[in-house]
Amino acid sequence: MILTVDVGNTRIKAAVFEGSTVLENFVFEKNELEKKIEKILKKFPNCSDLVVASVGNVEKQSFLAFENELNIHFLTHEDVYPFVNKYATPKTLGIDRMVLASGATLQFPKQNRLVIDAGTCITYDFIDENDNYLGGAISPGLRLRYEALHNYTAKLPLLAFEVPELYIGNSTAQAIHSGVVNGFVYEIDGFIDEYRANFSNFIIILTGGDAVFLAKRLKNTIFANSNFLLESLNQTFQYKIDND
Ligand SMILES: Nc1ncnc2c1ncn2[C@@H]1O[C@H](COP(=O)(O)OP(=O)(O)OP(=O)(O)O)[C@@H](O)[C@H]1O
Ligand SMILES: CC(C)(CO)[C@@H](O)C(=O)NCCC(=O)O
Ligand SMILES: [K+]
Repeated sequence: MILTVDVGNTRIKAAVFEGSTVLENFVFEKNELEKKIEKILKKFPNCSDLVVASVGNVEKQSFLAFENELNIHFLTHEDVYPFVNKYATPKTLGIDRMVLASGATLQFPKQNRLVIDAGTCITYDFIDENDNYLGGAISPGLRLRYEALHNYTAKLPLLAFEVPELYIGNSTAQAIHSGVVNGFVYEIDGFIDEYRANFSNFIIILTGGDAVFLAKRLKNTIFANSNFLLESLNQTFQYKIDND
């Protein structure tokens, strides 16, 4: 049994795996980390390994309290990954993006893959059919867009996410919802169109906190898997065991 932990920019997500099956999912805040992990391990005492991908400010030390109970694997740039990293600055590539790229490479062999993670940031990661990781894009996520409009202007309120009625927003609130939500959807559809125009034999994986909402609104129909990062963590760990 494996406990996978994804320390994102905003929150932490975790899942217990038996082989490739998810037994249970968890979401919690960073200040609850130790308590929650303790609780999970009490419920699943057969967990033998804890695998962490962190892009947040949570370091390996935070997990050392559990060292006596199970093996801790804190993924770094030095681990083995199933793709060739062609990023010009491989050491600054986010570990979450490396794990997503691993999962895509292992789950969908011999094809062009685009992973879109709609979380705090939207990240686009492209791995070609020869398993070269080429890079992609980073842009502000849905919640971040609402917050940025409020934080960097004098007059714009902080609104909670709402599906806009029209693209012509007829009030301040509707204009913000249209700009944020429609802009978010148009951006992603635009990127997908661009990749589709340039590559064939092509799969798109959509994940992250906003994936389910997004999947329903994209002009391009693609399948959303909110658990893709945690599944990829589990697979990256298996790959590491087999190839180290
Ligand atoms: N309870 C919640 N807290 C924060 N964001 C949420 C919540 N529920 C849904 N969301 C949506 O999820 C998005 C954040 O995604 P996610 O939870 O994947 O981010 P994260 O934990 O920071 O992870 P990452 O850094 O990997 O993106 C926000 O844009 C927001 O619209
Ligand atoms: C882009 C984020 C913030 C998305 O979580 C993360 O992957 C990260 O901190 N990346 C480092 C920069 C890069 O990937 O090039
Ligand atoms: K993300």
